[in-house]
Amino acid sequence: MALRTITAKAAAELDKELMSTGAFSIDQLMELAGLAVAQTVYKVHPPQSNKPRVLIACGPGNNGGDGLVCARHLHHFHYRPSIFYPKQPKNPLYQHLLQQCRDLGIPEVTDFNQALLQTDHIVDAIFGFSFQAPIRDPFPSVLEALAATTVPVTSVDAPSGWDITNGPPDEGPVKGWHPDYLVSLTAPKPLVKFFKGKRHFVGGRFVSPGVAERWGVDVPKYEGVDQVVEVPVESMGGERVGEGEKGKM
Ligand SMILES: NC(=O)C1=CN([C@@H]2O[C@H](COP(=O)(O)OP(=O)(O)OC[C@H]3O[C@@H](n4cnc5c(N)ncnc54)[C@H](O)[C@@H]3O)[C@@H](O)[C@H]2O)[C@H](O)CC1
Ligand SMILES: [K+]
Repeated sequence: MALRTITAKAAAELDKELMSTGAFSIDQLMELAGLAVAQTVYKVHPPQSNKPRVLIACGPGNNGGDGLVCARHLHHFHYRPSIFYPKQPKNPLYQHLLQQCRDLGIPEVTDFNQALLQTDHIVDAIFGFSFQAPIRDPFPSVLEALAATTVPVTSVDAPSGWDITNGPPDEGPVKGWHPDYLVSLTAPKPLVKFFKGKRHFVGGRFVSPGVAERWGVDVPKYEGVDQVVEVPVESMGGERVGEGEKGKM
């Protein structure tokens, strides 16, 4: 299934439309986004008799918020999540999500390098579609460690540190790095045409047919209760397929 991509600017505008005329709240969208990420982890790294440890690296924006929601769901899905959240904004939205995790006893870690040695899977919820290079402190060393680890990584919406349009940078901490798994939210961003990881999923089961048509995005065929649909990594084929007028923004 070839899916059309959406630029960072259009994705932000689409979000605004969902939260205005679409009548969604940010909490709702984030809940569904984070649930989609947790389901992706379940698909690529299912819990067995053990409870896999999952380190969730959260950034200061909504991508990090998706990570906090994901952590809570992973706890309920029989994982052992822990949270690395070095920049915690005072925004009540994130504070509430963090409190919900604390109430479940989900630990917070401060030494990222140490935490990488004690996990079975990593969720990269550091930066999403609003990332703009260059990477500012404290994230250069965090991304460098993330790119160097051999532990499997699932990236939320974008591999953190990648340019949303042009993909992997030619220099810096994430040079040459590809996460193993990627969950694109609402619609894949242009960077997916460079993604050479193992598996790619699309989530964000809140896009109405009208929104999809107006913005030139595809709603994938969700099955049953699934919040994500797997799409072949090669489906992007190195080209953008039929971007709608708004989707090109
Ligand atoms: N409809 C949807 O698809 C939804 C997606 N969601 C998720 O939201 C992010 C986009 O969130 P946003 O808050 O706009 O931005 P980010 O999280 O990507 O990052 C902003 C955050 O990061 C800081 N920052 C940016 N660049 C740098 C840098 N070079 N160095 C350091 N820090 C940087 C910036 O200052 C901000 O604090 C999307 O990708 C999805 O994951 C929503 O959850 C729901 C709907
Ligand atoms: K990310």
